[in-house]
Amino acid sequence: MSGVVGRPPWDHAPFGRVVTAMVTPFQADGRVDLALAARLADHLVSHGSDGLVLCGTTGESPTLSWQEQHDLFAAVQEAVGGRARLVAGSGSNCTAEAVEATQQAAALGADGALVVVPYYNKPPQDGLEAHFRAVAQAAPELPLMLYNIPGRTGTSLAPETTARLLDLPNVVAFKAASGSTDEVSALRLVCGDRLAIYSGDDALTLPMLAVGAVGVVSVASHVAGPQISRLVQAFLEGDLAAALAQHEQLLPLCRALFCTTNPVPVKAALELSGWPVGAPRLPLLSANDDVKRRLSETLAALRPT
Ligand SMILES: O=C(O)C1=N[C@H](C(=O)O)C[C@H](O)C1
Repeated sequence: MSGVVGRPPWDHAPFGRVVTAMVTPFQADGRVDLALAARLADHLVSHGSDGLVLCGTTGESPTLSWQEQHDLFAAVQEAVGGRARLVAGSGSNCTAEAVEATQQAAALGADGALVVVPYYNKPPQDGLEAHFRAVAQAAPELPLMLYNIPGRTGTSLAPETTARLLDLPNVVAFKAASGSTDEVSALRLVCGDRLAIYSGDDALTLPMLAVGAVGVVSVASHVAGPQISRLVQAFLEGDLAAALAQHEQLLPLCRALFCTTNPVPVKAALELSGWPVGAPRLPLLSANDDVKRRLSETLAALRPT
């Protein structure tokens, strides 16, 4: 028996409901494998992804040149442009660089840009506000997803700072990757329905939906896209029993994919699934045998026999 849980704030998902933060495939010689990236993008869009983030954390943006990011975006856009929302990673801890990259994303025809909170230099909240204001005003037609992941950046964008940025019409979305559903609730208290909040943590997608998230920027959707899509759709239709069952079926995989630094496990999971996406670039290393074994077991458990 499905009880309708109401509609707002789940009505507005500017980048779709399931947005895969796509890995960047590398050839054996270390170059970006643009052809495989195009094929993988097509597969993801055909298996549950409404949108793709290119050159996010999972796409190994820290070790990609801006030219490689440009070329990757263009190759994926040619393959799936018009079938999925394409969000380009354009963040940097240097405001001038983030402005330039975001303007590039707009020029490439991206549907949005993922702008990570500046990392390492730890700006105070007024610095963070100035940073995002400069980026947003530099590309006023490009919808932006602010990306808060303090476990990686060492800095957290306070909900009150985010609320102050909402006078910028292109600040439309937020990716919550602080590891807590409290972040979603705190944002909604000050932003209300004016911000589309996405789960940035596959294992927390259902609880985050329950407190107001509209969708997920997912890693697990590389190898379980239909299941992630079914989870979100079941929730939106008010079928909480089905959403919970799907959540519990996916949980072992979600945990395995973050048993060590993302994207190491997801690249191994793709290799185990027949996608030769290659090793991550140093300083990340390929998954060890224990991680591969755990992934192999969780993938087998997901697949219908
Ligand atoms: O690539 C991303 O963007 C994501 N980064 C987070 C991380 O790697 O910690 C996880 C998120 O779901 C996707």
